[in-house]
Amino acid sequence: MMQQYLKLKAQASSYLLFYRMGDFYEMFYDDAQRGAKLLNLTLTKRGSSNGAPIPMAGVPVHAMEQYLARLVALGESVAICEQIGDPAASKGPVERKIVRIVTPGTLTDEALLPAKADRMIAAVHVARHNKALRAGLAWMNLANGEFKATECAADMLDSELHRVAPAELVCGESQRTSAVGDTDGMAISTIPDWHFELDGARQALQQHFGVDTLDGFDLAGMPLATSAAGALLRYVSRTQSQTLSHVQSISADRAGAYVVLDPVTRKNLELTETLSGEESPTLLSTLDHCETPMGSRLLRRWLHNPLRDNEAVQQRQEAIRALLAAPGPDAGLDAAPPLDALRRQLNRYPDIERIATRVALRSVRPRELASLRDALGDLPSLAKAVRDAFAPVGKLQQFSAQMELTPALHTLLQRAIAPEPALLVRDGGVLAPGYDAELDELRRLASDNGEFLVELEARERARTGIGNLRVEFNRVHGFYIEVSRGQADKVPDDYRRRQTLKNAERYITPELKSWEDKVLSAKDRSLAREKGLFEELLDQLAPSVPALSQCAAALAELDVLAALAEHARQNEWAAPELCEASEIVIEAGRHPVVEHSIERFTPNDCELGPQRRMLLITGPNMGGKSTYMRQVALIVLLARTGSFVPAASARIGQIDRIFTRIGAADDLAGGRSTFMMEMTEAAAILAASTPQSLVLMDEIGRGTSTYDGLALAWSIAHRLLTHNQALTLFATHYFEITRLPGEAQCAANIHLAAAESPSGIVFLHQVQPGPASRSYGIQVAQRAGIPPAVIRRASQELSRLEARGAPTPQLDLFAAAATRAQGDEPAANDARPDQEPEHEQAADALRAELAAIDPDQLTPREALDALYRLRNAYL
Ligand SMILES: Nc1ncnc2c1ncn2[C@@H]1O[C@H](COP(=O)(O)OP(=O)(O)OP(=O)(O)O)[C@@H](O)[C@H]1O
Repeated sequence: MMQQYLKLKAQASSYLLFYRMGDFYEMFYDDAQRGAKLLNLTLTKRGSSNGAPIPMAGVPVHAMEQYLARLVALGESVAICEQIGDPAASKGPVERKIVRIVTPGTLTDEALLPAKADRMIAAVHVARHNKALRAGLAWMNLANGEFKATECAADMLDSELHRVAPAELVCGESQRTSAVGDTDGMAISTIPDWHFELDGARQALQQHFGVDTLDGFDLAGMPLATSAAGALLRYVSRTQSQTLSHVQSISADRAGAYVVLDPVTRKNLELTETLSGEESPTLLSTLDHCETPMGSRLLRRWLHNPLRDNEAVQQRQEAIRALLAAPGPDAGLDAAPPLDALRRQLNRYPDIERIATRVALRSVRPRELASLRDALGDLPSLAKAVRDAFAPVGKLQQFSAQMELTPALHTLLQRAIAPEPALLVRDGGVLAPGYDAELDELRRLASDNGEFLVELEARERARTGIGNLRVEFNRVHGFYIEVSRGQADKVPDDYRRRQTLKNAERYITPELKSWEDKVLSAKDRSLAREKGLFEELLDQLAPSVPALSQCAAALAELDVLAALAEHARQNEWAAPELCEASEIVIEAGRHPVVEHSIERFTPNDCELGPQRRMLLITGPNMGGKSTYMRQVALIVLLARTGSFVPAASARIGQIDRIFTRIGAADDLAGGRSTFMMEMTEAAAILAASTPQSLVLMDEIGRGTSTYDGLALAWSIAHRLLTHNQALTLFATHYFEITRLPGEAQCAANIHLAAAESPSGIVFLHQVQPGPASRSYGIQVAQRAGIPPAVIRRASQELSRLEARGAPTPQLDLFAAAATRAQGDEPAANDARPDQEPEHEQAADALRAELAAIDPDQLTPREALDALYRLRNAYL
């Protein structure tokens, strides 16, 4: 047996091998030690090898799923080896085979998958292409058959990986550490590098899709994505015992289709996870009024993939608008709004997306088919309701078409599946009576014992004259006739003793024995027949998988749109106007999540555009700066998702990326301090933001000394304004930076208002024009519970500093910078506002000044003056 084990273990390589032995899956050697530790199992021994005992640990077969779930959550992969031979017929160990490999990214079992989140598997391949370092990324959602690929510059890989957020990432052995960046939260699997070789990858894809060329899949010009897709397909195919017939196509995700969100931004905006890693309250948890798990999963995908194309977004918006429309004139007075009726109907649908996949993988459970049968019965009325209620809206019409499945499918399931089938096929009772005559007959034979036994008992009592004779059954001895010991001498000759008890004897007769054989074999045969018929049913269902997947996609999208409509209705959200210019105009905007957690949320406006690119936000701590910045970003993101937004009105233009530099968290594991993290993120923003990007910068520079921090903050703001020209919200406590709008036209100051009252500071949370007049740090500290003695001392210290002269050291610094910009020689000991060489700094200032001049608006005299001024200042 151990030889067989070792052979299979060699096939399983580094995966834990679950080796089936009767009612247990056993692990041996190192696997046993690792498994016992991870699962908290008792480590035992079995036999010995080279004189040393062989460690063994096992899990019971019936509890296997829960152990698998724990292992997969720990990032482990497991090869499952089953007995496939007949134990009675085999001489040596029963024949065994690895039937399935469970890895974190290739789960399809209902018990192992989270209902409301996808589990993707991705493969990545980084290489030089046309002299540039590029990355090919392919990903698959095995639970619904979605298969996609994309290609991007290597430095965009991080963003792309976090957009897809795979549970498992497959890469070539040589790329494990070098090419692939931040893989936080993803299990990494390596495969030989040659699996990514282009010709082989292409061949694997062509073979799977049964085509001679991949031209139809839009992968042209994406060799690295093709390599990754081929390697991924081979990897996933190996883990399943079935062909992946539900993976029917691959599509290219072209860069530029989505608003790019880097990993930090996804985290900071708390789209689907709070900063502390909780599932709620997040944007998703707030919006998720979906009635089906398919809808919840799609909504999550939408929030992580905001669209750039206005038309696609408008189609979603149009559908939401239609769902929100009042009932039609002929609906009657007490008719429920169509949206309510629709959501009530959707609530009845099971997870058809995953059921369809499990039909394809032949792992579907009988009860899933029963729920599919019931859903298919309801579908025509849902399709009709959608068609009738929302007739003119293209998208909704398309859904109703996708929901129209052939009635034959429903009829088949109705005929085949019992009204309330058993959990497992092996228990029987899954197929409906009347589906198969032979099965009905075997079932009748197997269960029709009551009458015969009563009749036999009466007959034998009469024949023997034993009044308390009984005919009974138990699992060990089968059927028997029981007679009390005192009456045993009355039994006839054809009684054969089966068992002797203390007070009774048990017998069998030839008649009872032959009847028993018939019944028991009928039971076995009926179970075998049922299993065969179930397999045949799966064959018949297989061709319907694509139609079922399409129908599931329509239901999921309808569900998401209905959930977004419901949220918009409950919270008075408005449809944003979408435009091509890169601008953001929000009137009375709210934070979609925070508005639910406090009693009275103060709405605020925001205006950013080509003429107003940067808002410098000041105000006291706790004044609402971060909330305001995040709400602007979330409104933009929601608008680009197709949702309505929490505002009285909004106009949202083209945005290519959203960047955030918010909050400070040490990346101790990554060996980066708070300040280092802050600067790394700022560097990325300076390197990549464009005039179409939205940038949120919260208190940049606070992680170092005041001089350095202020100098950096100033310089970064300046650069963003004059060079990147991104739409920027820049919150700061450095008042000196509020002078920036005086120097550059496209910046403006706003502040969050606060007032002092006798009982302390009052936060108004209202955005007002201009810079804040003071910071109220001491008052906020007082509210936070700093001891009065400390507060008194701080107030004295503040008065002393203020009495020493109004300008703070930082103001001196910028006074110097400003003077120098006007042509004075800098004093030898002047601190410099940033680290750039002086000529670059002057060039930046010149650029800013030039940008502020609109030649079309100048008179000849003003133009001449401007020229003299610039000449004096910069020569
Ligand atoms: N518009 C608003 N209306 C009502 N309450 C608000 C509003 N904005 C923020 N708040 C409340 O004020 C609290 C503080 O907000 P926020 O964290 O945005 O302040 P902040 O100015 O960024 O503070 P700090 O500078 O200390 O980071 C929030 O937790 C929220 O409860």
